[in-house]
Amino acid sequence: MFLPAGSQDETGVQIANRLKASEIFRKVTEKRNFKAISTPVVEYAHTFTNKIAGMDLQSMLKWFNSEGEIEVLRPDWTAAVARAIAKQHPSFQKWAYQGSVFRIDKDGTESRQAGIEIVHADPFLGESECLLTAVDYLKNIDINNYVIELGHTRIFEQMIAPLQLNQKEEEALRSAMYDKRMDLVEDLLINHSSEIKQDLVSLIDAYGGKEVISQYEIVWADQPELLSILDHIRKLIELLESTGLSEIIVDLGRVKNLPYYDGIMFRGFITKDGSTCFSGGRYDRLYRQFEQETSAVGLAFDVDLLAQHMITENSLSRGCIIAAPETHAIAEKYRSELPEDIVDIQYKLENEAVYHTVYEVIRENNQYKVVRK
Ligand SMILES: N[C@@H](Cc1c[nH]c[nH+]1)C(=O)O
Repeated sequence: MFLPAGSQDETGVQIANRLKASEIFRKVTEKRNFKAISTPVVEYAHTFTNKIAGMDLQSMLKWFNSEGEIEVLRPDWTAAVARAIAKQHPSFQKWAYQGSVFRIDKDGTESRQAGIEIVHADPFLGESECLLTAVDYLKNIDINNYVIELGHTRIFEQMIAPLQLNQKEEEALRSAMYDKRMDLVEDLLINHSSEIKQDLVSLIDAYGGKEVISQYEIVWADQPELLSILDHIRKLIELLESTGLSEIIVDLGRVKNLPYYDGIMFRGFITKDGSTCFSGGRYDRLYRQFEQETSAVGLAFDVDLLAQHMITENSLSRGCIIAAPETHAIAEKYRSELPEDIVDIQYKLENEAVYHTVYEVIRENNQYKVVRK
């Protein structure tokens, strides 16, 4: 039997790590006073495809319900949580969630996320708490080699504003920027001002340490809005640095990967292979569909990826009790006397090398007892 493309079975260590990652996420977020939230796996497509959320229906797993409305398997937690809490009193809230998202444009159709959303908070406080929660969590699951990247949606948007592109042109350009395709950016802007074109092409390379900010403070000296974005990013970096973190980069040419982002964007990369372990950003505009002007920011971890990178420590001692059908109950009783160990029962010892200790059930003076072999 085969599986559809994008679906995967999971076994052993990957499951153990994923469950451990989930449990630690629950503990870390609970201690930071996040409240747990869960939304159903099946939702109306509209929650994600409405004009403000702006997600692409094509990448969703969908069907028509009996009333002819399109339903989907949850493609995104952020829009679902916004729908769920929209009617609540607009006071400072911190939400944490865990579960799958389903998208056909990803490597695997199903991916498991653990995420946080902070709404109605002071913007800087919300962003700092998101990033510091990420740092706290990664430390707790022993992932220590990663890089945090900061970007901002409005840099690209402000730079292309004079070009007055239509939505399709803007999307094509954004996608070329996202893929850092300088050739494509040049092609797409062939009929436009060469100055803006050149600025955008240079922006693709505007990533690195804090020095990139200083460099662009000079380039954008007469553009107060861009300067204030740089200042904002610098403050976040300084905060992270003062908690002892050093691996932080900025990518001024970064564009949004989700349509609802509007403001700061964050990503976390595992140093070893560059894979993205978390991603998030500010999305105040998502709440405008509920006629709310507010502050909203969050991020989500790719738990499958974290599980792959977690170190598996098998500190438990492994034992095996050799028994027979008639002594199986004796072995079972002895097993309960070894609560700290991983204990197998076998009738014929196989794979001896994996066990630290092997026991056997023997008969002595008409009585059974378990002894070390
Ligand atoms: N929902 C985003 C992550 C996020 C959470 N909050 C804000 N952004 C994603 O799937 O990438």
